[in-house]
Amino acid sequence: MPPAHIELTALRKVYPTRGEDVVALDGIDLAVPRAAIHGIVGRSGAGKSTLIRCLTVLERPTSGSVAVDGEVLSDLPEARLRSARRRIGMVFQHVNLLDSRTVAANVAYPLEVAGVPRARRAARVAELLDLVGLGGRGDSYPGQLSGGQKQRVGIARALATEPAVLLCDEPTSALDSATTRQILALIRDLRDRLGITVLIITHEMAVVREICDSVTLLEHGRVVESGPVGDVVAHYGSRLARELIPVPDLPLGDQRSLVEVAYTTDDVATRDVLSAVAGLGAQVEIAAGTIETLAGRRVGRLQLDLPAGEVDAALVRLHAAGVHAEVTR
Ligand SMILES: Nc1ncnc2c1ncn2[C@@H]1O[C@H](COP(=O)(O)OP(=O)(O)OP(=O)(O)O)[C@@H](O)[C@H]1O
Repeated sequence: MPPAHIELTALRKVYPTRGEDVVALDGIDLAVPRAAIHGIVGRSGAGKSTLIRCLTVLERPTSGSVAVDGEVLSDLPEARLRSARRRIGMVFQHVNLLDSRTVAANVAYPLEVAGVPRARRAARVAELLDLVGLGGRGDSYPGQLSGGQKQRVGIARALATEPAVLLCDEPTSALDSATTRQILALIRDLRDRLGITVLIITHEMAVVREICDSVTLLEHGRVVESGPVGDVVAHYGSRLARELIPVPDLPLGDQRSLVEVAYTTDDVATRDVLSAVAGLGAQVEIAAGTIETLAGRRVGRLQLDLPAGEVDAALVRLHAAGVHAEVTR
């Protein structure tokens, strides 16, 4: 395993409230290697925003630690945190550009705050705008830009101080699907060119499918599943796998059951799965299914609709053929 670039250890955050304390993060362990793109997914309230605030130490964890590049940020005094935070760039869903400033002046802002001299600022801003595909647009105002272009400015601004880590909080949630793909392609390209480590908080599985190397599912402040996307999709019982490669939910007739079949072609060929299914008899229907390649793995999922009384025999036969199968309803 390469050494972790971002490392969270037993991270816990409790918000004291007047009633019961709210445990927003309940012992998070997470290691993200340098130059990886890692997705954090979870329902509303799972603790994603708290995780980001703890990572930048805008909130002090109640216990546990946050380390970036081997430096334990959660122990640093406030004065040293300010410079440590420059190594973490932030990209948000809503870009919050200063409307009265040009695009170039928006990107220059963090450089001004960091005390970079004017001449160096101008050169760096031009370089950053080129990097995000907005070369020549420095004199425009935010009001003249599309949502995707504004997000490009937000990314350029986040990269201004040459951070080693880019934290993206729902970076594409306000964008249409074509623009989402362009912004994700940009983030991947920046990772490839700059070797930056990227953590993306998202509720969109499309983001994980498109660019993440690895993913973590948070629930009630805990890590429920975590790993490389290729491993997650090959793990048959995985909830993340079900969400990454979904099959439609189906209405079910009287006295019928649904059996879900999942396989990767590393384990069994599609034709062998289909012949095992065909051997189950005329009452068994393939009601829905998908076969696709994700993170280099070819994964199939089928929903079989069959008489409830035939489920046990079907499971025995499918398992004997080396196919993972379980009753879902
Ligand atoms: N300042 C706070 N004081 C008290 N409770 C808080 C505070 N911030 C967050 N919480 C609680 O901590 C839990 C995790 O919240 P958090 O905002 O991190 O979740 P989230 O996954 O980011 O959700 P969303 O996607 O809706 O933003 C929730 O139960 C929330 O109500």
